[in-house]
Amino acid sequence: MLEQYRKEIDQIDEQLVDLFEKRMDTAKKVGEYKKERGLEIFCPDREKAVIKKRMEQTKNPAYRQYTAEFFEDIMRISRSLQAKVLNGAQNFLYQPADFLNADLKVVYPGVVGSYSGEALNKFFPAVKHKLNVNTFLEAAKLVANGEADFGVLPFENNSSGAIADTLDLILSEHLFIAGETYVDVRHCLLGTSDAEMEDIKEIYSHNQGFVQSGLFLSSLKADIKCVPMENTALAAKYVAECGNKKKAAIASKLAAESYGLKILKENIHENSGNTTRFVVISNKLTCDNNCDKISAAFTTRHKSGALCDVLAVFARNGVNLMHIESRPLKQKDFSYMFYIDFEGNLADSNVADAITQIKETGAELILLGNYRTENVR
Ligand SMILES: O=C(O)C(=O)C[C@]1(C(=O)O)C=C[C@@H](O)C=C1
Repeated sequence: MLEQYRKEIDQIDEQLVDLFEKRMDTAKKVGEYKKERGLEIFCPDREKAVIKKRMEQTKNPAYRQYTAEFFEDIMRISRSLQAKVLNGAQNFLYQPADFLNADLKVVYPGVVGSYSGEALNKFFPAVKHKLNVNTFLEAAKLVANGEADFGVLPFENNSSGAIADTLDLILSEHLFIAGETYVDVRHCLLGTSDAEMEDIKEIYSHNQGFVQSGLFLSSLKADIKCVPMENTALAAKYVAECGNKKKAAIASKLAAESYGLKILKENIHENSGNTTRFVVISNKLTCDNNCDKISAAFTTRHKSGALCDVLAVFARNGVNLMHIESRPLKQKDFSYMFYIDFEGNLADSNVADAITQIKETGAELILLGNYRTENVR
């Protein structure tokens, strides 16, 4: 009996494929027509009308919803073919990033001994012009207005997660990610040369230093005050300048050496492999053949399944999604945008298709960069 049913299904499928091919040929022609006239591929009103008509045609009411799903899928496939037609003419002519030029000006937040400074030295070992500023915002502004060619900012940490300020600045200053590098973050408690652990009443650091050293801090006496500063090395510098043995900083060994501070306790971070990913920011979208990681941000339409539609595009096109993060949209209460990292190069056809198809779902996508992955370890 099963054999018989399968024979029947095979015969129906044979007819379906003939009709499917015919439909695809026509959809391709529509794609060419739209390309010539610069028309949008996605036509939601037409799709709604197609689905409505075909649901009405469906005799068995129990199948109507399936008819709708069937045509949703068919038209998604049809849009994908049309996107290929369009992308054939599209050239991703991004400039390669020039990291080797010794005359580059690169900015980092903090002072000598900051982890951002370490990241800069790792990514740009030969660069002569290093600018340092107090805040992430100042660094981002210098890159945005072209006074610095690149900037180096912390982006995420493997214990405390995303460093939201950097992502928000990349978006608000219309910057791009041109590279990444990872730095081992080994926090120490630093005091003046005459200080002992029991003298400490105030600890200065960047908020990340406190978060990443949470267990150590909770083991200390309750009356110790934690004072956030713009940067860990700035905190070390401040403690050295005050010369007060009651004050300590959470910062690196390099900061201790740079400001003549004593290491009161080494390795106070919770995660023994504490690592921060830094991004190299630029005011241009750059790309070359070696770039294999893409960062982007998107917002979806407010309807059920909208996020799922975007994520399905990655699966359908065989694009590996490596990271997703949501951030509140400042201009709209309790609305979110999603930050993503995925594998690929902007010149890859599956990546180009995925980008087009994401836009077709109604999502707004901003490309934030295509760069070379650095292996963490
Ligand atoms: O009618 C169109 O404009 C088409 O491009 C064809 C088609 C379809 O496959 O039926 C594909 C994409 C559009 O979103 C709507 C319909």
